[in-house]
This record gives sequence, structure tokens and C-alpha cells, in this order.
Amino acid sequence: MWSSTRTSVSCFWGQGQVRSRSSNADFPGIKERTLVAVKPDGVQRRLIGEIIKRFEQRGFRLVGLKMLQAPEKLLAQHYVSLQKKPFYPSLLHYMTSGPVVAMVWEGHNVVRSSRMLVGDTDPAGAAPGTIRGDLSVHISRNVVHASDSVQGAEKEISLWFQSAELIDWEGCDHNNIYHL
Ligand SMILES: Nc1ncnc2c1ncn2[C@@H]1O[C@H](COP(=O)(O)OP(=O)(O)OP(=O)(O)O)[C@@H](O)[C@H]1O
Ligand SMILES: Nc1nc2c(ncn2[C@H]2C[C@H](O)[C@@H](COP(=O)(O)OP(=O)(O)O)O2)c(=O)[nH]1
Ligand SMILES: [Mg+2]
Repeated sequence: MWSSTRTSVSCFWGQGQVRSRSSNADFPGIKERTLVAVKPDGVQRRLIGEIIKRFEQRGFRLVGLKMLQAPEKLLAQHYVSLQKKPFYPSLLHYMTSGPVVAMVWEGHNVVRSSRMLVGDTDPAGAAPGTIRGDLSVHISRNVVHASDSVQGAEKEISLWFQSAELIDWEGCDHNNIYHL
């Protein structure tokens, strides 16, 4: 689904050696990706930076980012499972009320971890410390989206991004488990 060439950044360890990379074939899930989107209320409330900060601090890698006015057709596909819900029209109205910031984050178990970072769908039940638990009060204005399964993430990423818009890069921070 994503490009196979990985952009290399020289990593200097300790006394300045460049450490050679081991294969990551032994670490399934290491390159897992998920779709996260700052919803229109998050953009309006200037929360883009705060939300990106939480994913970066956790150690995930941003591999795709764009701001867009989401077309209704895209949202209809994205929320296809909610089409029959009574709140569906208001959900589409909300999601088209302003620009959205769509992102793809990569890392070990990023789908599950993102859902934990984001918190419960209903902010009233979202734990303090989570994005929704700290920054929102109502389910219909819950500031952020995160895919809820690996399969769903793959589908959503291909819906929101062309593969050429995703950058395969490698860093050299202490969270870089490619070097384990
Ligand atoms: N009862 C509700 N009333 C109003 N809006 C709702 C309600 N339930 C869900 N929503 C909206 O629809 C979105 C999608 O619902 P879903 O059940 O997929 O929750 P989610 O997976 O936590 O959210 P998202 O898919 O946006 O990450 C919610 O994030 C929320 O904005
Ligand atoms: N108004 C309203 N909106 C709802 C309801 N259930 C879900 N939504 C909205 C908010 C969710 O973030 C969005 C997507 O639903 P989801 O995928 O089940 O939840 P989540 O993945 O956002 O946590 O739909 C709901 O019951 N009422
Ligand atoms: Mg959902």
C-alpha cells in the first residue's frame, strides 16, 4: 500500500558511528499506520499543534499530512458504517463545516495506541489525559478522528491519501525500534 523505498537519515550514535540498520522483518506491526484527522472544531479551536504534539511525544512518526475541505463523497465513504444512524446528517454537516487536517502516523501498534491517546468517542466518558478527555465536552464535537482497526486504517488511508503523498522515512531517536 505504501512505497517501499525508505528515506534514510544518517544516525550518529555515541562516538559518532553510523550504526547499520537491521532488518525490521522480525518486528511485524512496526510499520503499522493509522489515519488521524483533526476535525473542523479542532481546526477552529487552534488545536492542530496540540494534537500533533501528543502523537510526536508518544514517539510515532508522521508520514503524511494535509489540510483539506473534505468532500461529502469522501466522508460518505469514510463514515459508511454510520449511514443509518440518526446523527449521520449532522455528522456530515459538522465534518464539512470547515477544513480538516488529515494525517497518517506510523509506529508499533499505532492503531491501538492512537485510540487510547484519543479517548472514548463520547468525551464525557473519555479519560482525563486523552485528547477528547482533555479538549472536548460533546460527542458531536469531539475534535479528532482515529481509525479503530488495522483493516479500517488501511481502508481510510487509501481513501484520504494517494500513496505518493506518504513519505517513508526513518529517524534516529530513542524510540526507533528498527535498531533493537
Ligand atoms: N451519539 C452521537 N451523537 C453525535 N455524534 C456522534 C455520536 N456518536 C458518534 N458521533 C460522531 O460520529 C463520529 C464517529 O463515530 P464513531 O462511532 O466512529 O466514533 P469514533 O470511532 O470514536 O470516532 P471517529 O470515527 O471520528 O474517530 C464520532 O467521532 C462523533 O463525532
Ligand atoms: N451526534 C452523534 N454523533 C456520533 C454518535 N456516534 C458517533 N458519532 C460521531 C462521533 C464520532 O467521532 C464519529 C465516528 O463514530 P465512530 O467511528 O463510531 O467513533 P470514533 O471512531 O470517532 O470514536 O461519529 C452519536 O450517537 N451521535
Ligand atoms: Mg470511528
